[in-house]
Amino acid sequence: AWRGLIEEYRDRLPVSDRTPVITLREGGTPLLPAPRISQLTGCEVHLKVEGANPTGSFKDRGMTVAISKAAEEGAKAVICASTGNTSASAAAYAVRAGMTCAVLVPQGKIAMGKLAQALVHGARLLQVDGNFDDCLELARKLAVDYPVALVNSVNPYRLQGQKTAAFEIVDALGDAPDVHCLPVGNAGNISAYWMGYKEYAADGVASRTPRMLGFQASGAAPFVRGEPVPKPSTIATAIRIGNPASWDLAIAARDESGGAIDAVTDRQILAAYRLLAREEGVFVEPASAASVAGVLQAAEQGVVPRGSRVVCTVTGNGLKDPDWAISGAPAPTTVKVDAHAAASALG
Ligand SMILES: Cc1ncc(COP(=O)(O)O)c(/C=C/C(=O)C(=O)O)c1O
Repeated sequence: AWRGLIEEYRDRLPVSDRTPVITLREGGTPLLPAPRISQLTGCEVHLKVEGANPTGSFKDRGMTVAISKAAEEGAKAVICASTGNTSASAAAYAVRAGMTCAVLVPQGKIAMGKLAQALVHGARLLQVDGNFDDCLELARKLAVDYPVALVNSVNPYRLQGQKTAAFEIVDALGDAPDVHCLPVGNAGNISAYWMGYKEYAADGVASRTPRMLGFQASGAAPFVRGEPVPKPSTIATAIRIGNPASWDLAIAARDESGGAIDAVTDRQILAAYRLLAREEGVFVEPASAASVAGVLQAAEQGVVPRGSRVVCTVTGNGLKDPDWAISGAPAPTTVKVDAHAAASALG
């Protein structure tokens, strides 16, 4: 049975037998063929479905390592800034470790499902009157002045955990894909995937590394602009980030891999969001759909040649932010408890 990432990839993680293993059996997520997106792009597309992780996003990969290492170092409390998924994950793993957890989230810009998770796990929640970048600045200051471990992706243990997704993909496909597409916000994930693909190629487990194609929301695209965006804006609140913490690592991943970081509009994101749900049966949160909006755009532009092997990471579960599914859906039909009426209403 799947034992969680620290046990599954122990010899590739910065842990020893002195490291307590704080796990919710994260990882081992589906690598799902995407026949409809393959048809639309003329490529062989798989989805890495990270919404299947215990708290519903890829953040659990980094959190199992960061919280286990914090426990090893005797931390009694952890802190993080978050657009929602990092705080949801930190709150759950802190419970497993018997630690208190403080989270800083941008007031009014966090999806309800994520807020619910932080609250239900008993995290101390501070809604900051500012955006994510303000939250991260505050979290970094508090971690200096107080005895709390900072578990944002500036914490290298987070990226170490997140690189395991690349291992799982190579282990499942038998080699690295030609292209890997994923959403980019704080840019920890693109940096972590590149680390993992490079490590497997260096050890000869993979014969190649993929081109990394990151996608930002056009209203929150500092890498596309080439500078921080002071007022990021997008409906994809998870990637509503203007000053990415992993700037240099993400630029290295982009350039070393021969990839790119490009923008997709909110309209493209919502179209990909609906396509995933209506044609692939996969419910993701809006930010996650940026990777599929991106591959559709890149195939259209010829950036991804026909016949390429492509993996798109869809980073978070759609249940985190259900409003977008409801707003566009037809109104439900109310029927009496009458099979004939119900059948005719379905007709
Ligand atoms: C669903 C989802 N998709 C993509 C991203 C972008 O990953 P990074 O480029 O590594 O930041 C996030 C990031 C969320 C946070 O940064 C946070 O939770 O504070 C996310 O939740």
